[in-house]
Amino acid sequence: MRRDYIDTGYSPKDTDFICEFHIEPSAGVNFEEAATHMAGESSIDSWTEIATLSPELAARLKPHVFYVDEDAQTVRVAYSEELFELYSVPQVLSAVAGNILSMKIVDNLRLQDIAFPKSMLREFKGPGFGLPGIRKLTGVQDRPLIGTIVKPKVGLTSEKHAEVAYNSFAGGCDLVKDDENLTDQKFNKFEKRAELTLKLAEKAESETGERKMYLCNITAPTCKEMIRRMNILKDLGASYAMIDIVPVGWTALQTLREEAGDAGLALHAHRCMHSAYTRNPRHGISMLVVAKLCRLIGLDQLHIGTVVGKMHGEKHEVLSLRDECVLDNVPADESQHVLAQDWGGLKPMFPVASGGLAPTMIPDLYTIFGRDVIMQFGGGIHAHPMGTAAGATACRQALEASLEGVSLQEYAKNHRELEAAINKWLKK
Ligand SMILES: O=C(COP(=O)(O)O)[C@H](O)[C@H](O)COP(=O)(O)O
Ligand SMILES: [Mg+2]
Repeated sequence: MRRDYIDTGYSPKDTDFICEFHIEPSAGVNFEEAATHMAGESSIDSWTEIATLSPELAARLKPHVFYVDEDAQTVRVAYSEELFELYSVPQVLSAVAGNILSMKIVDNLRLQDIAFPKSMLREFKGPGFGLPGIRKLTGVQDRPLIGTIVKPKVGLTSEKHAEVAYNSFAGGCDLVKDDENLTDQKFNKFEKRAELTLKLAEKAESETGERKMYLCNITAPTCKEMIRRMNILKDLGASYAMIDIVPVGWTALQTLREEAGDAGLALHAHRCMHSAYTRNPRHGISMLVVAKLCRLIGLDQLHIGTVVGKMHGEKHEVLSLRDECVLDNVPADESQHVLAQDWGGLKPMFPVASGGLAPTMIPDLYTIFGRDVIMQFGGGIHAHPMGTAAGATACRQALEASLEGVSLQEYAKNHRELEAAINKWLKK
């Protein structure tokens, strides 16, 4: 192992990849020693002095640990872009989130953030639609979008599924999506479900005069099969496809983005399984890195958390994710382990707040996220005392109240769906 990776005098070049890591050396190991092994193993080196690594090669490719803060257990490393296959997210992760997470020399190691150089941004298309394109697609320019997840998660027939979706649309939902674990099970086959649900979405469009989007889950065992399902949706006139981004993997995501571009479909990113490596704040990969890779590859909308709902995610973390989705230039924020990122013109993604939400939470959500958010309600719509359509209507009513700055209680005086929601979810 070379001993010259710690280099606090180094100032990163525009072409460098910058990574921030949280490092906890194992017992008896010096902080810089651990950082040195991490730098070497994530780039060119091995555990011992390798004769095959010439000084010239090392000088050209060696990483620079240019920031070391032992108290904060934080280092920043600049990697030469030459180390990477610029259009390959799996290759990049194999280096900066690969073996290093398994080394004995550390008790914990977490990739907190990656700042992509322009050379890498140029390789990627980013979101095809992104936030502005989704607004154009849905015709909704000045308010949050309201969505639902068909519940129960699985088990309905395709006919029943389409009916629940229709009631959601008729009641006021802009988007209806499949749940993450619904794909092509015997009781609800993909193709039949897509056909029936898209037909009823169209019916709801003609009845309401609003655009209605069905987000059908194309997650499948192979890329080939996912592409086949994507093309079925395209042929059926769908505008969206939904993907379980972590279970399918980064190679599949890059493949699907290329295909979606040709198919003209917007891509909804469900992040189930992300907590397997994002939840532990001391070890793994941050959700921020996952979000950035999604924008780079070109997902159009991504679940980021709610702050007020059922899923893990503190306000500061959720807002950092929101900023990474929507800002063109993300400023550095040391307190949140966020590196500065100029997105070089890649479109913003639409952030999705979902998980344990009820219509009565909309004022809080609007305060936290403002207008550029998709608010999704599963139980919050399908558990409404007056049924699914009323649940969706209660969400629209709560949103109208929030946009007009009127309290829910005041607005509910002549909106009975909202009143029923308040009775159920506020008056315990
Ligand atoms: O089905 C739901 C929510 O259903 P419900 O509204 O009934 O809770 C989603 O899978 C979660 O939002 C995922 O979590 P996250 O958005 O944090 O990834
Ligand atoms: Mg779900």
